Amino acid sequence: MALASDTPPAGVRQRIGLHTRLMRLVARPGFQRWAAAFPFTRSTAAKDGAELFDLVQGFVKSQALFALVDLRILHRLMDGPLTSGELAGPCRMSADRMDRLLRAGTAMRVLRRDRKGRYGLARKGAAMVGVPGLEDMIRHHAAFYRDLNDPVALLRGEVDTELSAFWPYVFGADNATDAETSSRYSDLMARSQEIVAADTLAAVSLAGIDRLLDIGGGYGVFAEAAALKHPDLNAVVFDLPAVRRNAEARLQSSTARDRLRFVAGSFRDDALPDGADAISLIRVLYDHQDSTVAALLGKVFDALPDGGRLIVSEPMSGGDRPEIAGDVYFSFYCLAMQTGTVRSAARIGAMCENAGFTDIRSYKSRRPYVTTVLTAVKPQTKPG
Ligand SMILES: C[S@@+](CC[C@H](N)C(=O)[O-])C[C@H]1O[C@@H](n2cnc3c(N)ncnc32)[C@H](O)[C@@H]1O
Repeated sequence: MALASDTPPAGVRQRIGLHTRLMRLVARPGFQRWAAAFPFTRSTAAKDGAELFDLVQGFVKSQALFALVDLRILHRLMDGPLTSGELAGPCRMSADRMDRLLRAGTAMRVLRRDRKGRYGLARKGAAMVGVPGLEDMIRHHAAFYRDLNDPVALLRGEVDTELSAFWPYVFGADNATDAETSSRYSDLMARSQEIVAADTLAAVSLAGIDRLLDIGGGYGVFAEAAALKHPDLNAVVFDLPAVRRNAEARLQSSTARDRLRFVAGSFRDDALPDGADAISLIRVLYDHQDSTVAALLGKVFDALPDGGRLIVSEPMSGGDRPEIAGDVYFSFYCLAMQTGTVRSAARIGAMCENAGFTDIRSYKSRRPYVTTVLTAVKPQTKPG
């Protein structure tokens, strides 16, 4: 196979500015040797080196973490520390191999090793067990990992990805009509939605809202959290018919059930339930391409009264300042799903503006890897 040339295609003129000249200097192997030896640059060189190594080994860390989750090591340690020998048998591997895994977990600070050589949970490991849906998320990464096997082919659009089959609803309601498929994705989403709901409600207040419509609301975790926080709020969850059974079961078990309702339908083909003074789109837009999002935002605008509020909450790109969660993980995840795309708050804001919304505000996220929130308002029409 011929290697692609490093020189730019004909007609592309590169400007070699000061920064590029500096980076060319840093790229020289001799410079790295010099920087490592020179007292003023030594610590920066060492830090850069460590960070580079961390980037290089990232996939090994993820896979070691996957093994810890898949073998339920964290759960097995909930009652106290165990030796590698004690864990080896139930996990059907030699004590030596188990020790290798446990040492990796210790190095990643998920586990800790005591003086007697027993392994127990470290704070991060215990937190992993407590974060709803995190272990399921890690397990379902097996499919994502296979999709990433040839990242260049993935970027070129040459991979028939597994994730596109895992989340079939994004291609339209017809693809998610069976309850088994619906349960699989909604369970995973519902568990992780608890922390998304918490961060969303921490960022924006729904005080003063009488009726919330949560479009693509899944099992209604956000709607329920909103209703529990605001005792006067009624909420309607609007999602595909395939989600109805599980969503209704969940809503019925809530102490706020009298104020929660599920309406089945597709935002592509059906009218939205009316009467809401606020509409939320939680982790909905990034699943869809621009034309679908533009049509949805237009529909949301029409369904709201003057002064009505839109709340968008989902992981976002850093925009002009790319950041790790949005521009690496979620960006490639959307790529593997083959439909949607992760967008920056500025881009979503511009799409809201195109739909007619004003007062667009994005909120500094506590945890960009969980969600970022943006709100917009349907302007009051001027009298007369
Ligand atoms: C990524 S999940 C998010 C669910 C929930 N809001 C959350 O954050 O956990 C996207 C949701 O949008 C729903 N959805 C997808 N296409 C839809 C459509 N055309 N009409 C209504 N809901 C749809 C899916 O069924 C799913 O529940």
